[in-house]
Amino acid sequence: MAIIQFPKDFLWGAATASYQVEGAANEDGRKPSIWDTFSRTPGKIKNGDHGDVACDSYHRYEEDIEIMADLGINVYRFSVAWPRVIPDGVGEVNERGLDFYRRFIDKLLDAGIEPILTLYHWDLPQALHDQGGWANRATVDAFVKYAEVLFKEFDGKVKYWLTINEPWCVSFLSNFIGEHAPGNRDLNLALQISHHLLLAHGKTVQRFREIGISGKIGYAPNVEWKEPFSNRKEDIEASRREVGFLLDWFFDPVFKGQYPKFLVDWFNEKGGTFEIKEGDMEIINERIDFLGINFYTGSYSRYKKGHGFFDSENVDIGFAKTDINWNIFPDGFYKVLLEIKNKYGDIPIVITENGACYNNEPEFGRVKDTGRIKYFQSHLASLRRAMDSGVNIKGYCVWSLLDNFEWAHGYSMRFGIVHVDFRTLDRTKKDSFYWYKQLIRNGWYEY
Ligand SMILES: N=NNCCOCCOc1ccc(-c2cn(C[C@@H]3NC[C@@H](O)[C@H]3O)nn2)cc1
Repeated sequence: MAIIQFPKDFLWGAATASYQVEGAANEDGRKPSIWDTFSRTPGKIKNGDHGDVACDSYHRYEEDIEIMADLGINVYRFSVAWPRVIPDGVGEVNERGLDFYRRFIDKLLDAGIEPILTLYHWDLPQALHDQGGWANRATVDAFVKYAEVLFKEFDGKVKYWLTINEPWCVSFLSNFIGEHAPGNRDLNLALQISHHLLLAHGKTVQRFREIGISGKIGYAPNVEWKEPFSNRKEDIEASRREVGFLLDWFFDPVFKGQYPKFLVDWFNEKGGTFEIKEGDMEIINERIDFLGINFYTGSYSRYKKGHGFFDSENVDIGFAKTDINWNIFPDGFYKVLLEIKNKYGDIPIVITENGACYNNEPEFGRVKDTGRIKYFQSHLASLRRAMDSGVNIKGYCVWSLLDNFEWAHGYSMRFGIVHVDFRTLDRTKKDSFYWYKQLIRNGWYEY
């Protein structure tokens, strides 16, 4: 057994997102988002689930913050619902919506917990989508104006800001693969949206600096690791394309001011094009203060001509899997973090999401989610290994504090360290909650 130890000033947190936990979908002036619409589209969400009630965190936030205080976290990552603050996407601010976040943030600070505020975690106001959504370049400026409302409201209270959560999911998963809202399957649309998201990110960071907001700002891309199945050139290149789809495409513009040529060429060969206006790349290349990283899984990958979008296929070498059927690949966590350091330098990193789906139910008031504890043990050991290899990791947020609405899976897939009974909304701290609480208190664990 080894002792895995973390620095005394390490940021220990948990994460959620507005549409996944808040509920109160039609209360206090909130208007529909694209996820309200998508959830109501037959066949899109498991069991026809939706976020009308979710975990009811809109009303139960004080109880949730008590749970956080008991856990002992020093940061809490959440997102603000744009359709609660500016219900039409542009124009009038909804004071009742803003007031919820005032109360919420003050309660967090009273509990000694620093907010990590995500400006966009997928709940685009439907009214903006009706005008073209992220495919419409005007949405970029609408986002900057929305962000400015929150910057000015919470300057001095919020120290950590994230612009866009998982731009790959917002662009390609939602508009090319089609699994998430709004469910399009159009390569050119997805490419243009990926560019507008990055532009919105860059413009928002510039505005943050122009108006002199205190604190630090970044974004939170999701990454996966794809290990080449062999050292054949074609397998290495196929794996690189798969990794680059999530990594290089969303990191090169921010850190290098250009899109990765090998992927631009690949998209072009498939007929994929999008418009970049003069000055866009300089805006996107605006320096960020820290980088959020969301990691869950990966696989081995090899070349297979004509297969999939990248002439590649995943090879199942027998990984253990979580209940959502994702590979458990802690070495992949280490490898992708080293790749980020080697390609993009010494940017301070906060793991803004890492966790596992296990659907254990309470038995006599206890949830024995041993699989989730093992997942945390293996992935935090990889994180420590990456830190020992020079990766500048400043903190870690588990996904998620609560079981919640897991998008296309609805409530059928549970990622929380706290169980939620979605009939009664009762919360039950799982064994993994107590394991994490002990880790935070000690700063180390045995593995
Ligand atoms: N990679 N290529 N895939 C090609 C085939 O795609 C099929 C489906 O793909 C994906 C990829 C990634 C995800 C995903 C989900 N979460 C969990 C949420 N993160 C933000 C927070 O809200 C959590 O709920 N993170 N990532 C889902 C589906």
